[in-house]
Amino acid sequence: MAQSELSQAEQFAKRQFDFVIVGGGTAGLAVAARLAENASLTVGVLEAGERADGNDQINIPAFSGRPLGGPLDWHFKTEPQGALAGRELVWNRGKVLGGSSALNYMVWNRGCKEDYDAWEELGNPGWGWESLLPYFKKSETFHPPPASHRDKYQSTYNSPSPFLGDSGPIHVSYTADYSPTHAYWHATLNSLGIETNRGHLNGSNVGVWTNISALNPESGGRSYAAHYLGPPPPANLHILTGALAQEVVLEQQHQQQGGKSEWTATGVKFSHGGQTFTVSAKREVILSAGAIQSPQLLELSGVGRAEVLAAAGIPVKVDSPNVGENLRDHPMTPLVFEVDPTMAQIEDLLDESVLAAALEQYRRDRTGLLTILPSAMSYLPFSQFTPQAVLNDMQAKSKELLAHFSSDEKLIILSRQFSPETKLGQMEYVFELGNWNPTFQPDRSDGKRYCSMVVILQYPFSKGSVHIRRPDSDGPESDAKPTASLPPVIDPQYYAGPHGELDLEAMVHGVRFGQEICRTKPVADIIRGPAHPSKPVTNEEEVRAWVAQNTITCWHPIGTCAMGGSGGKAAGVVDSRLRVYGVEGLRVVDASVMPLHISAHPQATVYAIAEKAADMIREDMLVS
Ligand SMILES: Cc1cc2nc3c(=O)[nH]c(=O)nc-3n(C[C@H](O)[C@H](O)[C@H](O)COP(=O)(O)OP(=O)(O)OC[C@H]3O[C@@H](n4cnc5c(N)ncnc54)[C@H](O)[C@@H]3O)c2cc1C
Repeated sequence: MAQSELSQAEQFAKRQFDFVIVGGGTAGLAVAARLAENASLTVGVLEAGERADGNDQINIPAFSGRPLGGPLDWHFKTEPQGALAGRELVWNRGKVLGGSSALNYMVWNRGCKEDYDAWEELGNPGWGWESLLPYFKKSETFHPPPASHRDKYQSTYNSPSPFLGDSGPIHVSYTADYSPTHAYWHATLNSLGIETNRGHLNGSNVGVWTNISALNPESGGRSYAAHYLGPPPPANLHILTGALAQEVVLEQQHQQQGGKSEWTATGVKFSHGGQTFTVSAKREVILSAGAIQSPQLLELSGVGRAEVLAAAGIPVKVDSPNVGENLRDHPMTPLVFEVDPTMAQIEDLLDESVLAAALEQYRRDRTGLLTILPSAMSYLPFSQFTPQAVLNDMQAKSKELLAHFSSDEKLIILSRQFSPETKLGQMEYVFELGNWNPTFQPDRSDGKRYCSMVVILQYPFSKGSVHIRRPDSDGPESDAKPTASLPPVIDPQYYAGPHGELDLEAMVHGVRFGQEICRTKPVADIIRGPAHPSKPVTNEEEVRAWVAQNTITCWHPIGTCAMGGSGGKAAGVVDSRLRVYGVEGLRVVDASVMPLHISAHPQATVYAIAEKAADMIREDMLVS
């Protein structure tokens, strides 16, 4: 390692920061930048990945997806999923300054009002829709589209809106161009009785709408968490990249006072260039390592379920039974169809001459193929596509579950979704050109082209876990301890058990409706026929089997350090001010604190969580 890098890590470790934040990702950089607005505070961020400023693979919208599997990706894998025909799924996460906000598909949306109100109902005051709305707005600057765009693409937000922000660090806008298929989307769903929602960010996403992206229309590039850092970068905010946090340093208080916890977080041990350092935090350590690695770091620090820690050989400091539990994700099933091959699509960029022309157009005026992102979206209640008798049956099954788990408050909330009056975005549909299904590997030489109808379940009952594992290469007698470099055991339990059975059933009906959309004009006019599955599957058993073979992740894990609400430590990992139960001076701020899933792609919500967390931390400083 270069001497200058070593001294950079040494210098970082020698500082006494007020706050040390682990993870310079979506939430981590947002909370760091907001805290650093107070010039009298010093903030240090440890990020395992590197800076990626000026990287076209991140910045150019249509290149979204390209960095997956590369050096900017943690590239986790789940355990084999029994109900997914034993498959292990790849779970991509950003390992780069900006975290997963640098690697995602830039969709910018919010859940329904009821999603956030449910968090509050669980006993987390201040987390309902009305309280969060100012924070959604604070994170964003919305750029209205030109009038020509509105007419062409049904981009319905056009002027300053009381629901949208106008001065936040993340720039959001409609993309300059969309896939030609977009022109068919609203009309097709309208003809199925689904209305265009002209305000899908206002607290209900139900209906069909044109997507907004985390995109700066002036630069034409991705807007992501790194843009919280200026310019100019705050002088009191120090970032060390290439630094892997290994554990939070916890000191035992020998004299407990006034109900205070026995343990206090005083710093973070991290590795950088093969050496280990410790950096100290005068006020707080904040874990923002995401839904996989924030619970991993708590467990490595001795905060977690006692059996898990014992099995991994980690001494228990705080027995906190929910660390790493409550893992929830959006299962996603992409149907693939053969499509009119004359339609321009991102796959055309594989041709060198098309790519060169597209790059020239993009650099000239920020338009063309390279601006294309998923845009044709719809969120629907089950009642839109599921027969009432089936819904009644699913409701009865959820009541049986409730009888077994009567004290599970989250289950009570989830079970409400089968009532006939529910108008939530329970199933998401995204229609886009290209093959979005990794299990379908067509021969590319036959000139056929594809489009995908992606079906995504929003309020899963399935829940799994993520936990550290003891390195097993040295055998059971080994005293080797897990480290942050060892990927944790990720077991989302998709469709498993009685909870999962309800998800599978919902997905089966969702997939059938996806097929119906593709049989409906005008979309039907551009579809040549089914590609994957290769023939329409309608019989319930066939659809089930196909869904099990083809469901993948939508990359939306949450919940593994959830807010406990009125249930406290027995129900979660952090309180409603995001303080870790049982430890002073330690918070978690990222997607892992969400107790239940939302019907949205999560990044806008994660920024709102970070904005609110920064306010709460500042408030708590005043009283401490
Ligand atoms: C491929 C993909 C596509 C997606 N598409 C969308 C989309 O279109 N729209 C949307 O809204 N959401 C999307 N998401 C989800 C969204 O990006 C995430 O929910 C959100 O970014 C999570 O934010 P976070 O702060 O919790 O974690 P992250 O942003 O992942 O940040 C965690 C950070 O911590 C760092 N870190 C982890 N462990 C350590 C350690 N031990 N030491 C130091 N640093 C560490 C990581 O490197 C990372 O930078 C997508 C996600 C992926 C992966």
